[in-house]
Amino acid sequence: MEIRQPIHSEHARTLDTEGLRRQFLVEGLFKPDEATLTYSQIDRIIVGGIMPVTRPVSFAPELGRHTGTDFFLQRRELGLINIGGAARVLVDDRQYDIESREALYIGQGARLVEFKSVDPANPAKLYFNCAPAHTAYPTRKVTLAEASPETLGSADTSNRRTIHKFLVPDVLPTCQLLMGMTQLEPGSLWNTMPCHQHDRRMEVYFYFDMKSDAVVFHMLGEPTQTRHLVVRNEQAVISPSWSIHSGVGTQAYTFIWGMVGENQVFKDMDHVPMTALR
Ligand SMILES: O=C[C@H](O)[C@@H](O)CC(=O)C(=O)O
Ligand SMILES: [Zn+2]
Repeated sequence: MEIRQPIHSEHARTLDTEGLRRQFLVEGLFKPDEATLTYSQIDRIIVGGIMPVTRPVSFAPELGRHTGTDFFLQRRELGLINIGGAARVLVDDRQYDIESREALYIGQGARLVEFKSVDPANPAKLYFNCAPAHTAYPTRKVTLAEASPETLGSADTSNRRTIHKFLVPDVLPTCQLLMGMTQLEPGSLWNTMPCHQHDRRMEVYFYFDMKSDAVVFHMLGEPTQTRHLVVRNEQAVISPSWSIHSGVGTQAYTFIWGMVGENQVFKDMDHVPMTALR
């Protein structure tokens, strides 16, 4: 597991491209027959990918070294969204079939968790966020239809997009984790502009549905100290509470957002006036 320390906004201002990438970009999320994990000390979120191909994948017992618990999810909850082929997930004594673009919430305390691909030729790709949890809410699958889609933006401003809210209080209870997926319409390139911050929650964006030569210029930083990262397919960006998080692609893309922190009010955002950006 890779550990990332928190970062102060004054430090972030001083970084060059490589420094910014080292702090904020998460690459190489999907490796065959592995679970990859990046632990950010910002709100202690863990960002990862699981791609079972030839055999089932589970969380290694050694992870307990990082969490100081008997097993990985003893004091954590986990949300995943499948962006690959069909998956079969075993959580203790129950099995969940998770198709492409479906989500699974795994409640605190799940001891035996195992991930399999239904068809090795079309492996599952399970992107996940995992956060400290104080109580056990039920494990539950959430389909795309249950994720109350909301279409925002317009073609005029190249930001027509549909937000699917998978893990939000209207759908199911979680301790702190919120997760969803935003899909841009063809020809739309911008997400989350006008942009916002939410000092009360950190956020992680994971970009996918991109061709290998496509990029997203992801904007981060304080509103008056903006920087960008060049992000490619299936890479994630950590956004501290003080940072904006927005992007423009060379073509349409989809991204998964996940948030943890003080509250679960999706609309609790501090909108940044376009005139304030620098
Ligand atoms: O705090 C909320 C998150 O930044 C995202 O939900 C924003 C988003 O998906 C979008 O505007 O396209
Ligand atoms: Zn946000």
